[in-house]
Amino acid sequence: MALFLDFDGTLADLAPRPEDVQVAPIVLSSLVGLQTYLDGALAIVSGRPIAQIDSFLAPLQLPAAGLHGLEHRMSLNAEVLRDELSPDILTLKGLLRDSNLQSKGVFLEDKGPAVALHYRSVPELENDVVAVMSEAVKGLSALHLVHGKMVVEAKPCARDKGYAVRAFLEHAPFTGRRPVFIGDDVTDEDGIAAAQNLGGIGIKVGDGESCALHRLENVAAVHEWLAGVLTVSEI
Ligand SMILES: O=P(O)(O)OC[C@H]1O[C@H](O[C@H]2O[C@H](CO)[C@@H](O)[C@H](O)[C@H]2O)[C@H](O)[C@@H](O)[C@@H]1O
Repeated sequence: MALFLDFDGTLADLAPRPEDVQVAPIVLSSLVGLQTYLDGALAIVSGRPIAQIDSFLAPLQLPAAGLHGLEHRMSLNAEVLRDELSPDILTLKGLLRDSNLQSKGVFLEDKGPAVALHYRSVPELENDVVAVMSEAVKGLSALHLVHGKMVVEAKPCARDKGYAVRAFLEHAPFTGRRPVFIGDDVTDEDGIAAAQNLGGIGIKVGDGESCALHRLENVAAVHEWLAGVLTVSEI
């Protein structure tokens, strides 16, 4: 097995603001155990930058894909590879800063090569956020939108979590292993589909539409599943 784990909503419960997320100690110990059990074939695949994942999991540093596949660290201690910044994303950030959404409580998360507008604290502004983002990306053909949990993100079209999974599987120690992808959000569907199309397993966390053939109820169930893999490996 090669195990690919989403972060927010899968390893850690969602929080009001991106920086408020807490990682339970049991997660860290399971990840350390799984890394050994899987001979290193364990990666985090997140919409966040890899640097943020590292700080949440410190001192553990795992192979990771960040920003929905725009960043990769293919193996332990390898450098983080990043796609070049698209000129379109710089244009978009300018347009979003000129909108009045931030003064109404929408949080603009500048992720470098991607940008997100969070409306978790002002859910009534969802339609406004979607409208502003949709209008702003018109004519910026390098970008597309993904609508996650209380967030609309713009990122280059060429990358997604499916791309990230396929890229890992071309590198040791992932090559030749059966991929398992666990995720909770719309952006995880590409990773789930990639794992299933490659003969592996896709697991959706929580409710909602999904192409996944398997489900786990919530983040606590993910924690139990991870610990269970280790328990079985010890028998
Ligand atoms: O791919 P993921 O690891 O699941 O990351 C997806 C996005 O997660 C973060 O936003 C989400 O989690 C926040 C903290 O719980 C929450 O406040 C927000 O409403 C969620 O959308 C992160 O801020 C984004 O950059 C990630 O793309």
